[in-house]
Amino acid sequence: MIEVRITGKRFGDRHVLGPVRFDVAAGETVALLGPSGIGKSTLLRIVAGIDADFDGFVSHADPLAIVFQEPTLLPWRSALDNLCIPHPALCRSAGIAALDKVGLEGRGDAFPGQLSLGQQRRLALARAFAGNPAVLVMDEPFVSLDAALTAQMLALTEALIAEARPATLFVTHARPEAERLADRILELHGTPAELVAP
Ligand SMILES: Nc1ncnc2c1ncn2[C@@H]1O[C@H](COP(=O)(O)OP(=O)(O)OP(=O)(O)O)[C@@H](O)[C@H]1O
Repeated sequence: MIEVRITGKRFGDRHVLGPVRFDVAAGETVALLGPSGIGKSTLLRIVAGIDADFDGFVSHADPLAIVFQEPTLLPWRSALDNLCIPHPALCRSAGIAALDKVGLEGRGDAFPGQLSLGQQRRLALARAFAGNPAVLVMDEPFVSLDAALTAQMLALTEALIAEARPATLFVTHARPEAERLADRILELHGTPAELVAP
């Protein structure tokens, strides 16, 4: 699970976030909505442990996996290496099975530059789920995909979440995506951005 108790987050003199208090239960999927620039990515970075410069505390179960807006793959390593480097215990046969599961059958030797953006995103999803995460954090994982690809990615993510059941927190601009994937929708509002969920 995820427990968020942020009293304040500042960039220099600017108070950007806080108070922000909510929990995500084991197996629950929570979508985080809010206008552009309000602090959604900042909040996600704090939850993921990338930004430790804030007041309050955050705790979560381990392991935690992150899916960023961009696939963030190593361009000089193969698709299978991109899976195996963070998960050495898993590879290679389980790695190949993980690629099959996201529709990348037979593409283990391809480099990221030889994959379409949709395939790169699927590889990033496979990498996130390969470690069987207890917590999954996703920052606009479907942004800048066309409608058909977004629908495919949503269905795939939904299936992977249903199988692994991590505590999932994901940011999106799109309310329909939030309604499709999430058990609960939370919204940041105000300046500094606030969110206090029961
Ligand atoms: N490293 C930083 N230094 C200074 N200010 C920052 C930094 N990162 C973010 N900010 C500011 O903090 C605020 C929140 O930014 P953040 O990226 O978290 O918003 P967001 O809700 O994710 O936006 P979007 O939906 O457009 O991605 C913005 O005003 C942004 O300019």
